[in-house]
Amino acid sequence: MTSPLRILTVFGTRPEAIKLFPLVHALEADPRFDARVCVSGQHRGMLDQVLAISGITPHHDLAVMQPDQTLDELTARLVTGLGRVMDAEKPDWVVVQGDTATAMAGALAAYYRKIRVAHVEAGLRSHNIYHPWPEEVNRKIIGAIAALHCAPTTVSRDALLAENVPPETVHVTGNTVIDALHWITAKIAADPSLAGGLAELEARFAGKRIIGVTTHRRENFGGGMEAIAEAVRRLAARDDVAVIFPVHLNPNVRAVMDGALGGIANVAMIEPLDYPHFARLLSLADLMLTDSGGVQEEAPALGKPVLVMRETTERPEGVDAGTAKLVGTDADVIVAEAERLLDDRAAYDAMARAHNPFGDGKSAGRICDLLAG
Ligand SMILES: CC(=O)N[C@@H]1[C@@H](OP(=O)(O)OP(=O)(O)OC[C@H]2O[C@@H](n3ccc(=O)[nH]c3=O)[C@H](O)[C@@H]2O)O[C@H](CO)[C@@H](O)[C@@H]1O
Repeated sequence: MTSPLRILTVFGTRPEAIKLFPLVHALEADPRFDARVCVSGQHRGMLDQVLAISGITPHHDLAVMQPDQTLDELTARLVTGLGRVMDAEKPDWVVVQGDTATAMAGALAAYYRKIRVAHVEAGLRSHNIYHPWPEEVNRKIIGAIAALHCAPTTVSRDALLAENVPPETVHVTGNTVIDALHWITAKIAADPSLAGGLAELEARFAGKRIIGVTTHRRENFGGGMEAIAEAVRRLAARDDVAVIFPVHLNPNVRAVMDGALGGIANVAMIEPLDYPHFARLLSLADLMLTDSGGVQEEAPALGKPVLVMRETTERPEGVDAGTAKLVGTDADVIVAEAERLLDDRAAYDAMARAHNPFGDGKSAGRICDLLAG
């Protein structure tokens, strides 16, 4: 028997951890592989929560974050740290996800050692290198290096083919975020206490239409955040509406929201939720207002309309399928679009019923087969 392929999965932030734990589970369960995991610790607390719930104990933890470190320092620390891990592990493949500094540095360190790179969630493009910055260039660098591109949809596959990526290396696998959502939903069904922390809010807001809000994107800092706060304040003035808003830890988000929304009875500003509680919020919400990438993919899988508070999205599939709508960061537009969904049943049903283009929950298995060749 040939020895199992050694796969080193590298990640460092909450979104990467959510989107990679289903693949790590699948690799661990598959005798074709020897699954190894390295985390960079780019998002410390939020990363560790996902590791705990998904039962993953990394073999390596670089703890790269330092106070006030520049992007240069972070990148240098990541490339050297991840390179050292690769020298020790000697993997057959390095797996990275998405577009973070960790993913880009992991791909680069692997390339320097001529180790094959598999890119999960490949081919997302906004076609603007400063929106989102620096993620758009991170993904392009990874795209130039990877030997296997796992594109979530045909749109992302086509973006890679348009960049002359060799077609035989590009495969449509679906997005592993749907695998993750199915897994956590089943886990909560087996043990509801995992997501029991919202019970008090559920009771307080019984009978109201719940709007879930998240916002954290850098390009919305400043005026965008103020407009989002204003829109939430106006929507919450309705008697039939309650807002549940896990507020990102970034002070650019927190200071604005505390000032504008503090003390409003039907706005619950709460701490960031762990993943089971966030899945619970998605299932409670009538609609989501967000600038998050992952939420644009998850909410449609549960039939929840999403209003995307950004000017552009690298996930046009949801907009094309009718499950998401780009509303930008103009308070009048956000309020008008949210009220249309609240007041026009047909408009709501059209978005809530739309088909979810991001996957069927079986992406991790497909990626394992591709890695095994
Ligand atoms: C440009 C762009 O689109 N970049 C994306 C962005 O990722 P994102 O926008 O998806 O990140 P978040 O909004 O943090 O959501 C992540 C998941 O976290 C869960 N969640 C959320 C709130 C909460 O209170 N508790 C939770 O558990 C929820 O399931 C959600 O899907 O940045 C990443 C690099 O940081 C990129 O790699 C990624 O491409």
